[in-house]
Amino acid sequence: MLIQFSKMHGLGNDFVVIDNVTQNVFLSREQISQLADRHRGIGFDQLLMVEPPYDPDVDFHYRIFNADGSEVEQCGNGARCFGRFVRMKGLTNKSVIRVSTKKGTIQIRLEGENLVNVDMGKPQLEPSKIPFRANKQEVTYIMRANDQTFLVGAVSMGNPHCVMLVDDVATAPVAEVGKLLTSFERFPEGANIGFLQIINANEAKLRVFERGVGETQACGTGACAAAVWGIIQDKLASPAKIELPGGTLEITWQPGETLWMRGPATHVYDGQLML
Ligand SMILES: N[C@@H](CCC[C@H](N)C(=O)O)C(=O)O
Repeated sequence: MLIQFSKMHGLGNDFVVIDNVTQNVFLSREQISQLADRHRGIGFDQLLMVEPPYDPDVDFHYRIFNADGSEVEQCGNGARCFGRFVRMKGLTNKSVIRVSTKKGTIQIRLEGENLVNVDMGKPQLEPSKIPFRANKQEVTYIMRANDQTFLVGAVSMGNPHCVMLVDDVATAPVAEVGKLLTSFERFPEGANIGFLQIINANEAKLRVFERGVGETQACGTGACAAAVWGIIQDKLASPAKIELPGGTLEITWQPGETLWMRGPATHVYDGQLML
């Protein structure tokens, strides 16, 4: 089977994007993880499958797969690349696009050449909805893992995030602690682990160890979750600029409202794959 795909990225968080509106592609978990291999495959953090709408209220459905082949609920940088992809491929001529994912519906606004603003919906802090094991909802939880104590926030942006404050992202133990907590038992479906350094009320730095991938250049939902946790503690104010290793996202959010994430979406190349 010959598959047409595009390679794209959002601040270095990279994707293979497949049009499954005009093609009929099925990839197994094993095939996806082989293609994600940076030495023996194409290499990507996530694979995005663009599909026809499952319900009349939306323009498209899109599915998100991590590099390990697991299917996940939401992806912020992926949402921006999805928006750019459907316009670039002529699948729509709209500038405001509604798309469903495994968890919820988001709205994408294409702004000029490269910028995309996404209404990511309402963040979820209620433990059972994240899901996160806790007796009651708190802003900060004490978590013991491997004889270490972590003070963390737990936030769902459709997908689960665990965020902790660090003094300096440059020296944060992202790989070691990320690996320990990403499949920690209190997150029954795993979690993306964010390391947040507050610079001032409107600026922070963030590194994210992603579930099913490892550390990425940027994590859109991670930036949203970190901004939410910063704002509910009054450590950050909206709009907040979240600087990731790959670049900066702007997050606008007031408690009780939906959250907007603005940033670039970049097309790298188109390719064909014979499977
Ligand atoms: N890179 C993404 C998040 C992708 C999914 C994540 N690894 C998960 O397992 O939830 C983003 O930009 O949000």
